[in-house]
Amino acid sequence: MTPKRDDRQPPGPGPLSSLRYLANFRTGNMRHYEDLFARHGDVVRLRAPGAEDFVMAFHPRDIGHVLRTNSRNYPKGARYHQLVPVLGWGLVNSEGDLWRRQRRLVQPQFNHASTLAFVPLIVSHTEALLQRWDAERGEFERDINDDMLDVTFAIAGEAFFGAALEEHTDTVRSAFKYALSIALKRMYSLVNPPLSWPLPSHVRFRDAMDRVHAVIDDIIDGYQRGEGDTDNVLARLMNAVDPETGATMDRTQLRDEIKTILMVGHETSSVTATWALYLLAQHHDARAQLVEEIDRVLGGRTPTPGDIEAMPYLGMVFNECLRLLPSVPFILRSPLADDTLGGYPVAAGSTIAIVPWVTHRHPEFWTDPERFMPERFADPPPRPIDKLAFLPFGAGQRICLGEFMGQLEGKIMVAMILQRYALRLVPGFDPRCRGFISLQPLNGMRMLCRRREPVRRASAPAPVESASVPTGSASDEAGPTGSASASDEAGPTGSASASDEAAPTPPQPTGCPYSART
Ligand code: HEM
Repeated sequence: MTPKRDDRQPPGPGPLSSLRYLANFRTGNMRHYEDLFARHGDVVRLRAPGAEDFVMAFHPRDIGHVLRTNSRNYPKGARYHQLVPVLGWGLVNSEGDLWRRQRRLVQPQFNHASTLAFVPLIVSHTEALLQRWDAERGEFERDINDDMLDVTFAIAGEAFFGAALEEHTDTVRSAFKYALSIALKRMYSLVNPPLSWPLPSHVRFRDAMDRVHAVIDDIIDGYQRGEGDTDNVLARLMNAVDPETGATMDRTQLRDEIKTILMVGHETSSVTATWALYLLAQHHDARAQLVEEIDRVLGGRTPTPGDIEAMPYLGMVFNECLRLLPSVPFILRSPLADDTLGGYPVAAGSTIAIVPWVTHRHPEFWTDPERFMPERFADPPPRPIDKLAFLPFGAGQRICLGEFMGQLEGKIMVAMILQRYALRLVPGFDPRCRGFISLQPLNGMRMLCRRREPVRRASAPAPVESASVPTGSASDEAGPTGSASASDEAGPTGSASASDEAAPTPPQPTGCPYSART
């Protein structure tokens, strides 16, 4: 007798092959996930002896079940808990009542109005980078990934701590980098020795976190003594009162939240801008169209909040970059109780992996999915976009808190860079795109930069009142306050054909070079 579908386990490779896949995941090569989808379909199970089931859900229907309709059954689970020794029980790791209370307290700092107040900061730190570039001569090489990380860390540092973090930037960045590298290894390992064991790497890990905590505690102590400029997120969080309970945050919680937003906030925005510049360096028509829009809207001046909405093609390009190279390539959950996904049983305690990289290429939802085609996100789109087929910021209650900030930062950085510079990849350079917590260019992003002719035409800033940066992603909901960000990208692509390209133009690739190469 043919078994009913829900009597069967989800399809997937046998135990030995599963082990091989699980081991390969540690390399971050996204090709393995594409391969599993191609071989086994929308729900795939890896079962390795001694490990919990690892089930991948690629179809928007099942993603909606996990992140929205049955989200109470799907907390983040043990793999994310490897991040707790670094980030503590901040928003990324907390669950239940603690998460709800914290989201209520932190979310107002990142609503549209609060985020728009960061625009001058974003502009001034990007300008500082460009002035460093301006000191170079002719065409010069940069690691754009390093540059973007510098800028987004400086923005986050100043937005969240005011001037207080500046002198500790190197200490905090290097300590965080080391601690996260250890947490990441543990996240992908099948067996982990307790961090309390005195292994050399564990001792270094604890030293690193002690250094981060000492800096944050010092800054908080200073604020409590009434010292320093308090027009920043940390100072506001110190005084934030939960409207439902009247509670404020204790020191540990405050430290955990600020570590969390500092860490996730700067890294994701930075890789988003890096990959956008990478894709634009290879898709010359799109870049020319974007440069034309930037020159037309900004002329030679720096962007204001209203300008971002006045550049619809920039929004479309960003969405297409996030579709092909999603900065957060995985979303993990773990069911509390047995459930079914796509008609197959999934066991309590398994790991469920949502993989935007694969869903963003699902042929049922995307035409010619490997092609870089910003026009997919035109308004109206040539083909309706299923909200959960595009989820660079997640979906459901745990949707990204900083979606608007990440978009705004990335768009302003990219617009200011392209306004002044033409970029191309160092010939033959392969950044090695790898997916861990974020999508990393493992070799950095070596690019050649050349100053463009300045655009002299002045243009009036677009009105601030109209500013919003809708994304067109699954972001039609947010946290417990219900203050969701907006939904759809706007505007026609405009007719454009800009001129001023750098260096000789190689033929335009027809698709994302990544799935072919990883
Ligand atoms: C383009 C940049 C960004 C991308 C692509 C991105 C992506 C994401 C994704 C996919 C999630 C959901 C993870 C999950 O459900 O497990 C998330 C959560 C989160 N993001 Fe972002 N993010 C970006 C920028 C930012 C920024 C700038 C901040 C902070 C200012 C931020 C703070 C957070 C926080 C706190 C969470 C956890 C929310 C919760 O669980 O309540 N993100 N982000």
